[in-house]
Amino acid sequence: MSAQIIDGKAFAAKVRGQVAEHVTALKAEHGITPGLAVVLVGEDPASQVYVRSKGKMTNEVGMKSVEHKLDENTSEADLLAVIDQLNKDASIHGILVQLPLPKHLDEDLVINSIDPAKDVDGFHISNVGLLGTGQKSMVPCTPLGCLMMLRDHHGSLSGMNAVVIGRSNIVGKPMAQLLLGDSCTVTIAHSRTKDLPEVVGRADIVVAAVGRPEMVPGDWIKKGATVIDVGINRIERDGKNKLVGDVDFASCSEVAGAITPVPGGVGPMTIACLLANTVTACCRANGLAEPEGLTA
Ligand SMILES: Nc1nc(=O)c2c([nH]1)NC[C@@H]1CN(c3ccc(C(=O)N[C@@H](CCC(=O)O)C(=O)O)cc3)C=[N+]21
Repeated sequence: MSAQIIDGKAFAAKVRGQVAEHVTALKAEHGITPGLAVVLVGEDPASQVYVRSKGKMTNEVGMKSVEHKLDENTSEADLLAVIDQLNKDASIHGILVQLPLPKHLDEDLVINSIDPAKDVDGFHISNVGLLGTGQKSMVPCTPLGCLMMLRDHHGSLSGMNAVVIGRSNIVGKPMAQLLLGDSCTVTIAHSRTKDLPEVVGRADIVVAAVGRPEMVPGDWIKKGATVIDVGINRIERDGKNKLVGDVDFASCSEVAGAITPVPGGVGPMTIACLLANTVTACCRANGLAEPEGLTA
C-alpha cells in the first residue's frame, strides 16, 4: 500500500488565503492592520531559513511585518527592552522571539517577558497553562498546524490512539494537549521510552518531533496509520545537502495510510499558523470576533 501524501504546502496556502481575507476585512471595516514583530538574536541557520519565508508571507497576506535583528552578544537587558517596547506598541499584535537564543540569554525569562496576549508562539507560561486547562490561549504554531491537517484528514479524532514522539515544550507537550483536547488517547514517547517500536505500533496517529533524521522506520508503523513528520533535518547524502524529517519517508509511506512529506508538510503549516495566530491576537486585542477555522 502507498500512503496518501498530506500536502502541507497546499494546505498552508489555503490557510494563508483565509488569513488574507480576514486582514482585508479588518482593514476595510475597522481600519486595523495586524502587525507581527520578529526578534532575532544572532545567526542560527534554522532560524534564518524560517525568517526568510516568514517575512515574505507576512507581507503577502497584507500584514505589517517588523524585524529586530540583534547582535549575537546582545545583553539580556537590551533584549528585554526591545520586548518591552513591542509589548507597549499598539500597532504590534504578535511578537515572536526566534529560538534558540544564544547561551548567555535565559530563554524562559525572555519568553515570559512577552505580553501573553501578543505571544503568537504560545510559549509564555500563561498560554501553556491556559492550553493545559482547556481555556482560550495562544496555541503553538507547529502543533496547531499538525492538528489542522489531522482534523482535515480524519474529521473527528475522537478515540484514536495518538503517539507523540518527543517531549519538547515547543512541539511534543502542546501537541499532546491538543490531541487530548480532541479526545485522542495520547502517549508521549521519548528517549527513555521502553520498546518504542511497540508503542508506536499501537498508534493510529504518529507525530514525530525528535529532531533525529529518519529515526522512525516503516516497520514500526501500524498499517494505515497517519504519520505527521515534524522533523526538519539538514543532512548530507551522496555529497548533496538534503532536508529530511524524523521519519524514514520511503519505508513509512509504504505502510501508512497518510503521511506528511519533508519539505512541504508541517513546515509551511507552521508559518501559516503564525500568521493565523497574529490575526487571532489582533481580533482579541480589539474585542472583535475571532477568525473562524484558524484557532484550535
Ligand atoms: N520562536 C520560534 N518559533 C518558531 O516557530 C521557530 C523558531 N523560533 N526557530 C526556528 C524554528 C524553525 N522553524 C521553521 C518553520 C518552517 C519551516 C519551513 O517552512 N520549512 C520548509 C522548507 C524550507 C527549506 O526548503 O529549507 C518545509 O518544511 O517545507 C522551517 C523551519 C520555525 N521555528
